[in-house]
Amino acid sequence: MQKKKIILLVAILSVILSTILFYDKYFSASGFERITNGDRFIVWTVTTIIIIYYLKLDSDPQLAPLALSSDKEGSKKNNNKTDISFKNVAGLEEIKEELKETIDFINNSQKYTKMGAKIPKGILFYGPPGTGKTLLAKAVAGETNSTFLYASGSEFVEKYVGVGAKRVRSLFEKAKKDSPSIIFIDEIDAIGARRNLDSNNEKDQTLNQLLSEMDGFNTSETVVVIGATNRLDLLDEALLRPGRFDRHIYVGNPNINAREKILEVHTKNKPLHNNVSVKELANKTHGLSGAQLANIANEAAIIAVRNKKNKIDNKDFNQAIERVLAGLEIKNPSVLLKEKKTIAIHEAGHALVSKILKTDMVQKVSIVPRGQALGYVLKFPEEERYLYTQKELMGKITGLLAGRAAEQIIFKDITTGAKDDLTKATEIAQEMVCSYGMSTLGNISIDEYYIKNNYDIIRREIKKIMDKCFKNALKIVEDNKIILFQISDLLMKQETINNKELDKIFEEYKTKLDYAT
Ligand SMILES: Nc1ncnc2c1ncn2[C@@H]1O[C@H](COP(=O)(O)OP(=O)(O)OP(=O)(O)O)[C@@H](O)[C@H]1O
Ligand SMILES: [Zn+2]
Repeated sequence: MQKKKIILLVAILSVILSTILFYDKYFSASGFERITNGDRFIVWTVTTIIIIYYLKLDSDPQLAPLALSSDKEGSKKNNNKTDISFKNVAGLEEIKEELKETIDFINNSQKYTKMGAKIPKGILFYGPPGTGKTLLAKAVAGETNSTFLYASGSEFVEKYVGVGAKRVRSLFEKAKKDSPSIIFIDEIDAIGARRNLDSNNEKDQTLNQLLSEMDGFNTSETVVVIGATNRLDLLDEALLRPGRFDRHIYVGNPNINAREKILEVHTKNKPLHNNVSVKELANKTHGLSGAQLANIANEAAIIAVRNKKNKIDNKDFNQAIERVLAGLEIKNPSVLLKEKKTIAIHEAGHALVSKILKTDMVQKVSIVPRGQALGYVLKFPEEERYLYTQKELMGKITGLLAGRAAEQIIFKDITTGAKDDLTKATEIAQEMVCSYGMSTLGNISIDEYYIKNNYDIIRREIKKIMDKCFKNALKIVEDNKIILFQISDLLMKQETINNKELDKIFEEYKTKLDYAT
């Protein structure tokens, strides 16, 4: 940066100097007789060369200052510092909470190194596009006043063929020099995909360089690498190992409260008509990402300008939402709303039964789409278990079938939403029959060959288990409809429910929770 400024200054001075000389020749009475055409020619030539060099410096990716080229948000101050903080990140409270520790590590690294603790080196954000992964990484840099270095995985392999590894090296050199630093590698799957998937020498070298850099730096330099990907499943195991990207944080689409906050952030500096309700807008934008919400706020402003209004009103927002939804080929919002209700009942069914049977510790229930799933019940990671009782396995299957059971009872119809549940439940039931000797076939283990040739017998056993569990799920849902509705109503309102809120619902309706499986 500094070098560029000096060159620019010299070029400007040269231009001024040659202009003065030009005027002197013609207008000065005494005249600078010694100044000839030759002198002027030299000054002009030098100026031109300097300007060309300066322009080249700016456009040549290898010479351009590292990590500045593709910075999305133009709000860095100087020297790769960013003024984005957690204030700019709306919603995502749990993630911010989780990142506080890392921030403390960076801000008070001595406290940790004194104790012999190593600062975590790598954090991986994964999740759908536009959910604020880049924004979060910048905010971590802003909160710690760290240098923020942006790199994108795809640019290592596309734009810089032959220099990927070299660029990784210089990226880390710069990070160490300007420590504390955050290196943000967007689309890390472009270099970090499993190595046997598609062998590409350039990519492998870049990845190897990244791995050895991450292993290399010691405790005196505070460098944290944050990677982002939409596809965690594609990444090479080596990248995820302890000491590398060992912290994985899911950044999903926002729920209704988060959407409201994001919309607030993006309409803060816009003149809104008083018929605009941000809460209402959040309600209409189920399933959209933060980036799409930001886009809606911007579109609405553009539409208002086009219609020569001096405030953005509700109509402008509705048009903007329609435009963004149409662009995404999402069905119209009223269909979305009907599906939302079905999904809420389905997920409430899972949560209700899992909790009553105490099969899994429910951490969170959500109807915000995640990957292929339209909703999900998140369970606390179980401590490592080697033994399951028959009753527990039956309970797991019952919990899996409870989504469908709830649909059946409330809507008297079933949907395709249970596809994954059925697959998982059937898998467990088959294991019970064939591996664990937990069916009427008795205490035997059945091999693949037998299964293939006698699948009818096996299927009958699987069906017996599934039917028994489904019947039980139906009964539990039927008996506890009030709680089911409590859960689904809260899901419709908040889109996500945590375990505390779930406990509260159960406590209010202290029912006898004793069912035989
Ligand atoms: N939680 C949020 N709060 C405020 N703005 C947000 C939030 N999430 C997304 N945005 C807006 O969306 C834009 C894009 O987000 P960002 O680039 O961080 O997404 P990303 O997850 O990195 O996406 P990608 O996977 O496509 O790189 C941000 O610059 C911001 O304007
Ligand atoms: Zn389900």
